[in-house]
Amino acid sequence: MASGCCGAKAAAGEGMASEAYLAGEAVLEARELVAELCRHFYGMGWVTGTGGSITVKVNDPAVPLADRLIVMSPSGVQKERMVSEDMYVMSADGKVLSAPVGKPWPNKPPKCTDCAPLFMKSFVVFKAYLMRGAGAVIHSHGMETCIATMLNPGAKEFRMTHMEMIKGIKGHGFRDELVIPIIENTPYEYELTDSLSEAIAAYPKATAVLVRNHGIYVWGDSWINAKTQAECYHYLLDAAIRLYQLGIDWSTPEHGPINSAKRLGSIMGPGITNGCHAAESSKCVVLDIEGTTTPISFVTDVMFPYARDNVRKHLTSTFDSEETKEDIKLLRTQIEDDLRNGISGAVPVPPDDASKDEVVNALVANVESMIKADRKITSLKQLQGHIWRTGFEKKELQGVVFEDVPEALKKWHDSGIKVYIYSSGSREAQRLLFGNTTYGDLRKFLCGYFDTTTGNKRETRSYFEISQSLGVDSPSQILFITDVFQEAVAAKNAGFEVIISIRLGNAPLPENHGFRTIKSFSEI
Ligand SMILES: CSCCC(=O)C(=O)COP(=O)(O)O
Ligand SMILES: [Mg+2]
Ligand SMILES: [Zn+2]
Repeated sequence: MASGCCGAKAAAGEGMASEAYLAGEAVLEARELVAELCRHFYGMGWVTGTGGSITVKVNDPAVPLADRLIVMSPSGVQKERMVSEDMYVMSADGKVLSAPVGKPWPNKPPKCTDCAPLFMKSFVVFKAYLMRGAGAVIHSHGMETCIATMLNPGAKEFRMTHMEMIKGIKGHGFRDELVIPIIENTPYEYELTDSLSEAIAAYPKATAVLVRNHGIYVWGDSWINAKTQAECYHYLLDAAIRLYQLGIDWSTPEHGPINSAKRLGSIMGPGITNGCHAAESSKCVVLDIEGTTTPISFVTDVMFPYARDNVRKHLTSTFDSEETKEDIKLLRTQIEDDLRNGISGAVPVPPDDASKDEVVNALVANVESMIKADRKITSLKQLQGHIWRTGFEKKELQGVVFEDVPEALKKWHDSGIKVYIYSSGSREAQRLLFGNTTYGDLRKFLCGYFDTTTGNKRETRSYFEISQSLGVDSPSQILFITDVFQEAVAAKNAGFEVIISIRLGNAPLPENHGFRTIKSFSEI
């Protein structure tokens, strides 16, 4: 074995390792080992098409692991033809100490990574060396490591339990749950560095990170541990793909059948290991706003007064616009209906040829009484939305949501559960509210919006309409959350899963209403 003094020096960043050390037995052994592993892993399908990489620390017991040199396979070359001279040798902090000599055309010039030398220090595998004290890192493009990340495109984790091969993963027994973080792919490998570091930090038990549509990084304290674990990971990911095809759930101890609702939501994803959480067994979540995502007081004490106080100004200043003409037409029809039905507060609106002031006066009187009565009618909601638009644009309004809402929206979104809004507020108003909250723009977590143009929220057929639009196999795959008992009943009668939201300021519920209740989305 070569002496460690020069290796230690080089690794400590004091300068280049001596020629003698670089040409010594320890480095040569590591070079030969990486070349052999390249050829072997090529046969396994892990590094075909020049993809993947293998790095190991030089085995020199005289040098502390953290200071040892690293031997790295070149990037973008045929791994099955690797020989020891093809390897890079690097210091522990990522300086290239020895590079392979290029081969004649048509060979491509060797590359250390797909990143510029400037970035070498932050090259993705160094994170495992620096953060986990690894002795070797294997980066595989094995097909199973790629496809397993595609079973649920929204999942941030792969989870599995009760498989013998889990025992091959450091710190895991047969009954333990294996959790592999999944990060999103990037055009260049060095761009993975930050998300890989975050995943390594967030999952202290992990010895691997999956990269979606790409592959896996596996590390161990020695090349043997890294290789053994890589074999187990490939086996387990392959098993998951086959179990998926067979409809068998690998994420639960009993490995029962995957039910179709669970396929997307539960098999993979953050914290998703069983069906006890309603949102996780649902494909879609539909949320009411007032009393559910947002305090009733914000709607009644801020938004409604804003609309009431600005209705005259809005109608007067936009009277001749197409949008307002449409709003007035809708209001006229509603008011005529209200007058026929003897609705209190309804007053006749003079015909179109009356003066603008007369028409506006009558409309304002009707709108004020509609707002006072909290009518959930399209004509009012449409107009309110247009008035609020000005308020949001002028920053006189800012959307308010309960503090647990942004986190839950993100969690559902990230785990592939689609989230929609169904509110009496117009779709435009919904988008304004969620686009301008005190937590920023939350629309990125939302897949769509439904309002009273789909139907009244207390009518079952509105929920049938929504389930048709969402394209689910069954309405039971939709979880609806609302504060209003009648809405809960209507959704339940359409076959939805329903939870009632209890927030400060909400109206009391009937006794023995029979619905599950929550005080925060964090309970879901
Ligand atoms: C889009 S914010 C305004 C909310 C609103 O106008 C309203 O009537 C709230 O009704 P919800 O169905 O969300 O309870
Ligand atoms: Mg509500
Ligand atoms: Zn790769």
